[in-house]
Parts: sequence; C-alpha cells; structure tokens
Amino acid sequence: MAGDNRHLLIPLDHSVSDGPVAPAGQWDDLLRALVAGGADGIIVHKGRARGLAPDILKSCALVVHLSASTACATDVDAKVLVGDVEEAVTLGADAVSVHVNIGSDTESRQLADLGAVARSCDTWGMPLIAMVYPRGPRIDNPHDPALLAHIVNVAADLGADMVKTSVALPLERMAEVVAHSPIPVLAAGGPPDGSDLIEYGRAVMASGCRGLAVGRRIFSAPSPASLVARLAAVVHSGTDGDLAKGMAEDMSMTNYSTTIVAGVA
Ligand SMILES: O=C[C@H](O)COP(=O)(O)O
Repeated sequence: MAGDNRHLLIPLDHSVSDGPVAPAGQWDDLLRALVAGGADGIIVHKGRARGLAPDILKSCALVVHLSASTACATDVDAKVLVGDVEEAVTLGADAVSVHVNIGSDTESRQLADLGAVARSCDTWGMPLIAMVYPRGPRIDNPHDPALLAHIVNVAADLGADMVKTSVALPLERMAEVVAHSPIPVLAAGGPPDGSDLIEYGRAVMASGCRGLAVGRRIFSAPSPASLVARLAAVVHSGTDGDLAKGMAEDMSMTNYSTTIVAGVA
C-alpha cells in the first residue's frame, strides 16, 4: 500500500454479500480503472483473487476477505469464515480481512473467529484488517462515537493491525473514535446520508482516519477511475479533491456496475 501509511481501499466483496459488482466480461476493465485512478488496494474473496490478471496487482495491494454472508440469509449479520490465512498466502495476498458484527446474535462466534485468524496472521506474518461494525438487534445507534470507540478497541485487542468501521455522526465526532484507537482506523463506505463523497473524504481524513474503504459509491459511479483519482488526492495529499478533477475527467467514463442499493458487505 502507499508509503504515507494512508490507504484508499476498494471493497469488491459485494459479489458474495449482495450480488454482482460488474458483468463478468467487464471485471478486469473495472479493476484496471480502479488501479489507474490510484486505488491502493482491492478487497476480494479467494476465488476472485485466484483469477486476477497479473498486471492489475503491480501497483495495487490485494486484500483477501475471509468472511461471508449473503443478503438472502435469515441473519445477514451472521458472518462466517470462508477462507484462511494459508490460502491468502498462496494467493499472494498483501493482507487479509475479517468481518465482525458487534451486537449481532452471533457476535461471540465472530469474535472467536477474529481471534483465531489474528493468531494465524501472526504465524504467517500477514497483516490483518478487522472490519468491525455495530450491527444487529442490540444496536440502537450505529454511529454512536462511544460505541465506535469501543469497537476499534475490540479490533486492536484481538490482534488486528488496522480497523475498518462505520463513521461517527456527526462526522466531527469521528475524531473521538480515532483518538481512542491504538491502531489505524479506516472509514467504511461512503457518506451515510448519500451526500458528496469528496467532501465526506475530506471530513473523514480531517478526523484522523488513515483512509477510506469505499465500494458501491465508486464501482457504481459513471467513471470509477475519475472518482478514485479525486478521492485518492484527498486521502494522500490532503489536497482539494477538485484539483484532481481535471485529470480525472480525462479518464474514461465507463460504468461497470449493476446498482447495489442496500448492502450487507
Ligand atoms: O466491505 C464493504 C465496506 O464496508 C463498504 O462498502 P460500501 O462502500 O459499498 O458500503
């Protein structure tokens, strides 16, 4: 990933949780567009990682996601492990990720899974991104700063190197979450209210987050490459995303996606 320890990751694991991210014949083109825009890494499941064209990963990290559930499940928050660190090593992964839903009915098993994967990551020297969110029947406010501060500590204490979680609202209060985290924090997803992604990126980085992981708002965009370029400028240089706009507008305007509205990724 980038040398400044800031990261713009593009999760593409929605193809398991919610449905196809792009038609199969356009998948490689989508990935090349994300790389051209300046994505630092992509997050995919093991089967998808197996088929990646070699040129795509020359300047883009591979994160293999080890958790899954689908939108068809009785309990969409019940993530299970579907891969392991050894497989990720074989696939040439730069990191693995595990999803835990705090407040879900299966929280205890998901925590056990995270702890076990963290142990395996230590054995293999594999960086671990914990995607830990407040989701489930015991969660009243998933954007509560105190709850999110608790969650980032769960990720750190169980052995993650980086935590990806929901943003606090109002966004300024994300700084409290970051201040309580012993490990770098990535903001998950785009703005909860669907507002401007670039403005949101500025606010998230100003709160002290080390980056963002944005899926649908990017791969569903008319031009994923240009949107990635603008967001990457915000993440890495703190510059106004609009400065990158001119360059970004030169990139191809290609929409790759079917629209995923309500995701469980
Ligand atoms: O792994 C998925 C992330 O949480 C964010 O995905 P999203 O930007 O599509 O909401």
